This record gives sequence, structure tokens and C-alpha cells, in this order.
Amino acid sequence: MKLQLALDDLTLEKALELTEKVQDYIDIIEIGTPFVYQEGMRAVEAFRERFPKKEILADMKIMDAGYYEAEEALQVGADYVTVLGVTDNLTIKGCIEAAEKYGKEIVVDMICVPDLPKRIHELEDLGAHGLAVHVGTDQQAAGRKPIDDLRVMAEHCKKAKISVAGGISADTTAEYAALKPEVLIVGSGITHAENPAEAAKAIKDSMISAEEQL
Ligand SMILES: O=C(CO)[C@H](O)[C@H](O)COP(=O)(O)O
Repeated sequence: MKLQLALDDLTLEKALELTEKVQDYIDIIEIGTPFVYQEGMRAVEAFRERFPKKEILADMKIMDAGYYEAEEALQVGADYVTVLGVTDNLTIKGCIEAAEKYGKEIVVDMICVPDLPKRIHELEDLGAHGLAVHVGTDQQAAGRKPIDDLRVMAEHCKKAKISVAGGISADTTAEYAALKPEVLIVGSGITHAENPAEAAKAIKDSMISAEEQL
């Protein structure tokens, strides 16, 4: 199980600083969507240069122009790029094609997908490498959590790597880790914590103990 740190609402300088502090506990650095809006591909490049051994995900949430937009991030060092599950299959296919040209992977963000089991099967048939259960920031504010969708995903997903995101913190990691997704994504649970390194360590420890209970 990998821990993905989502960097959403930090400046480039602050994000680099924070990542230095938590790097021992994280496996994937996510350049979050608001961060992409703010800094563009410059952020992917800066992290690739500063953390050459870490995996990097560009949370582009692509909706159109799949091949072109995915390639923007892949050509500057992203290992994973996200595309929205609600978009057209042609866009998904374009993203997959671009990723495979670079030997990298596409993660499909399932936010707001209405019929999860049906779409999981379609996306697996298209060859999506990863599927991400995601309850977004606005939905979280309305009280939603990704745990039920993660159960549906665990039941229906046969080949793709499963990740999960949406308000997960050190206090709630255990219930998500128990369902054994390949990737657990944490943003504000680390970046807004009083002590981000302590929070990241607690989350990683909880993931390790869930794996030991296999
Ligand atoms: O994709 C995102 C927002 O669209 C976030 O990166 C993701 O939800 C993880 O952040 P948090 O743990 O704060 O919910």
C-alpha cells in the first residue's frame, strides 16, 4: 500500500518545504489540481528535480483533449496523470495512449460517477491502470466520506490499482487501510496538520499495521 501526499493549497515554495519534512513516509507526491492551476507544469518539473526517486502524480482531472493534456505532464516527469471517469471514453483512451508512450500510468478519478460498478467495468475494459475513489472537497463539506464507494470499488474492480481520497486523516486511516487499496491519498490530513511529519508517520504506521493483518 502506498501513501500519496496531495499538495493542493500551498505555494510551490511551501509545498517543497513541507514535502522535505514528510518525505520519509510518503511514496507518491501529488501535484494537486489547485496547485496545477496555480503553478502549471512548472510544479511537476520542480518536484521531479528535487525528489528524483519519488513517484509524482499530476492531478490534472482531464475532461477533454486526453492525449494532449496528459502528455503535458508526462513529458516533464509525471509518473501518473488523472482523468475524470465521467468523461468520454475517447478522452480516457487518449490519456492511456499517452501514458503508455512514456511507460507511465493513468489514474481515473471516479468523482461524481453515477453508476460506479458499470463504469468500473467499462474503464477496466478500456485498460485504465488505476481507479480512484474520490469524495471531493465540496462533498466533504456536506458530510460525505469515501468509505462506501471504496467498498463498492473493492468488490467490482478486478485488475486496476485502487486508490482512495477524500478527507482521510490519521484518525480515519485504519478503516480505509483495512480495505487494502493500493494507494491511500491524504491531502489536508497532512498539509493542514499541526505537525505534518507526525501526521504522515501516524498514517504510514497505520497502513503498515493493516498490511501486517493480511
Ligand atoms: O483531489 C483533491 C481535491 O479535488 C484532493 O487532492 C484529494 O481530495 C485529497 O485531499 P484531502 O485529503 O484534503 O481530501
